[in-house]
Amino acid sequence: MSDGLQVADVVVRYPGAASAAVDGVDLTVPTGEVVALLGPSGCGKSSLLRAVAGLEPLAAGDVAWDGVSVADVPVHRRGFGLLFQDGQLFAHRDVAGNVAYGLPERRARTAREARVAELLDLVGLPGTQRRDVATLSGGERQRVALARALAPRPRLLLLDEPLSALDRALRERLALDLRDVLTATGTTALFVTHDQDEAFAVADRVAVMDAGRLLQVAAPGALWARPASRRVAEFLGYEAFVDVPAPGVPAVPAVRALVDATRAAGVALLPPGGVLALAAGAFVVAPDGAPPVTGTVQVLRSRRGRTEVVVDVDGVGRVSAFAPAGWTCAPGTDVRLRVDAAAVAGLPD
Ligand SMILES: Nc1ncnc2c1ncn2[C@@H]1O[C@H](COP(=O)(O)OP(=O)(O)OP(=O)(O)O)[C@@H](O)[C@H]1O
Repeated sequence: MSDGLQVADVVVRYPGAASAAVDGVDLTVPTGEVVALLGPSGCGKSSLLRAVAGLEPLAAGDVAWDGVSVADVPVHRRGFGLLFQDGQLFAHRDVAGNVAYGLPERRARTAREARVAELLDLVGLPGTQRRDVATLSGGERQRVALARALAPRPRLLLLDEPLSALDRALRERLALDLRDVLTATGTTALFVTHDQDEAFAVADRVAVMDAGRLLQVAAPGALWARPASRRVAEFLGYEAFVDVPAPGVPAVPAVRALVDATRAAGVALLPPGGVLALAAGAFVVAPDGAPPVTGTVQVLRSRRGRTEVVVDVDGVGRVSAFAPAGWTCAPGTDVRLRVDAAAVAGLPD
């Protein structure tokens, strides 16, 4: 028997809508695994999550836990926890009151207090039991909301963009903390996000969704290395696409260098007729390098301790090359480039 969550051929349709918001999705989340639903705005991520929670009716298909359908089980009986973008804390309760909210009343007070303390330690807010939630920062509020969602030990935690209201730096740190907390508690989770970095930081597997359908489900490393289609690659942030030339057909130097480097590195499948997808950094500025690949510099920008150089490369188009921090030159200059095969993936077509 399958364990964990099984989503089978689920369709969600809103009244009056021309097309289904979720259009025949199959997905499993085995016990202990964290899966991110990643896709552009409006692709149906939240609708799918809400259907799993029981907040949206299924137009077709089934949602099951451990092989038993929960389609007719009301939201509060599914044993699933929910965490939304705005953690929706209860303003009239202090931190401890919020975290203890989902704990059974019948538990002894000391046991409840111990559980609250344990969860506040886990989310990095020890000793905040008596704080008024109105005095918490946005990040602290989401930590309390996470503690509250985890308190009753839900068999599945459903998270809908839980970090998206926070600023970027905080989001990055909290994504790592969230991963640690979910792993430490062995929580099975389905996590909705439109942010690629966040999905990669938090999830064991990432399910890429577009227009109501799942395009690919894979571990972050495998997804990045082998996107199943150009649409997936574009959504992951690959920025240029180059046809692999047929054997014996002459290619411009940049394309030849790309094919040679990826083949040598063994990182990408290169069927003739296939496509190479280039991420930022597929070319690296190499002023003293031997290869005869050049690009014309358009724009320089400093990013996280290194220089990113937007270059036009003959046969490839406009791409972001990496250069060492502090490297500079005037726009319009031709610079030598080498290929970093780690930022190139092979697509079937
Ligand atoms: N309650 C509703 N009634 C009618 N249409 C809806 C409703 N909720 C969502 N939709 C529509 O269903 C589609 C999918 O929406 P959904 O919110 O699931 O997407 P999403 O991927 O989560 O987007 P976002 O990241 O912007 O939240 C969209 O076209 C949206 O307009």
